[in-house]
Amino acid sequence: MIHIAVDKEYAQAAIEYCKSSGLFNKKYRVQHDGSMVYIPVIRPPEGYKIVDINPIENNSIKDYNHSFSYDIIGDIAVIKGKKLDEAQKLVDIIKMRKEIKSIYLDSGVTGEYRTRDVKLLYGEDNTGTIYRENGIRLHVDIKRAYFSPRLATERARIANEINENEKIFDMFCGVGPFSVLIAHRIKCDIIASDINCDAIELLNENKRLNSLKGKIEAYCGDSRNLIKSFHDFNRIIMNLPHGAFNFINDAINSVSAGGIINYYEICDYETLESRMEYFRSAGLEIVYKRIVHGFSKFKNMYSIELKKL
Ligand SMILES: C[S@@+](CC[C@H](N)C(=O)[O-])C[C@H]1O[C@@H](n2cnc3c(N)ncnc32)[C@H](O)[C@@H]1O
Repeated sequence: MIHIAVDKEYAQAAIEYCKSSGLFNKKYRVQHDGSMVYIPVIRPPEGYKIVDINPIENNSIKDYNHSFSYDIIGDIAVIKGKKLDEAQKLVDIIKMRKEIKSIYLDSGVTGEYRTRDVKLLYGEDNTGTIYRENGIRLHVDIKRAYFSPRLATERARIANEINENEKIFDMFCGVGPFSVLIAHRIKCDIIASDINCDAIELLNENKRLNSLKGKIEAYCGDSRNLIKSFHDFNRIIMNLPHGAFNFINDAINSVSAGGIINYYEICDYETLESRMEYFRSAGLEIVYKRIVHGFSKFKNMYSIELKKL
């Protein structure tokens, strides 16, 4: 039975969203497991982690004993964190969903381009699809360029914060989920860069797929070199969770006083504390900090909003 998995901290908002959008499955109970909450849904909303677990009917108490997770990206299902034989067993369950044309096993994100090593388990071998999120459409290719639907809520949160005419640098833009959503919602000037030219090709397509109020100039290249040519950004988005810290000084130099850096990092608590110390010593105010999602036993993905003083 399909549930969405959310951190305890965000469960109330997610339950309210599922109820108000008619997706909440009233026949079953919301379940808890440590810091995670599992919300039963009739069909899964995009952008949430989906798990198949045994449901608990209202008025009965049963423990669930089996779980697995996968992401739906357009008409593709991506199974994660499973060995091939275990994943094969899940295919029969997932393929019952009518919208799914292909099922892939994802062995993880690797290399500088952060691309996925995927193996086809079922259906057409077509890693490209159209994914809908927060009112925009994105042409995504799960093999050619990084994309994850799990940041949908975070992207909507950032897009809501942007003021008209902001000058923004999306340093590690991928296929453009941040840039396209922001430019769809508000008049602004965005420079977007990615070292993977396939990502930039898809971003340029995504500019054409959506109606945009803002302007996006997309560049293929190392953002460390590009940033030297641009200054006085009102906002810099740094979504490179395993490497953003290596670029923080370049970002500090290019953001204007009072400007914002949206910084993402996957790290443990000790590293997070040392980053906070560094940010303060470098003249940044920590405006906001939250866990976007868990990553491993000791590591989380953090979203940190920094203001240059
Ligand atoms: C985690 S992905 C984020 C993509 C996008 N922001 C999103 O939310 O889907 C990081 C991206 O940074 C790109 N990248 C890695 N090193 C880079 C560099 N030095 N300059 C520009 N882009 C880089 C990778 O190719 C990858 O697409």
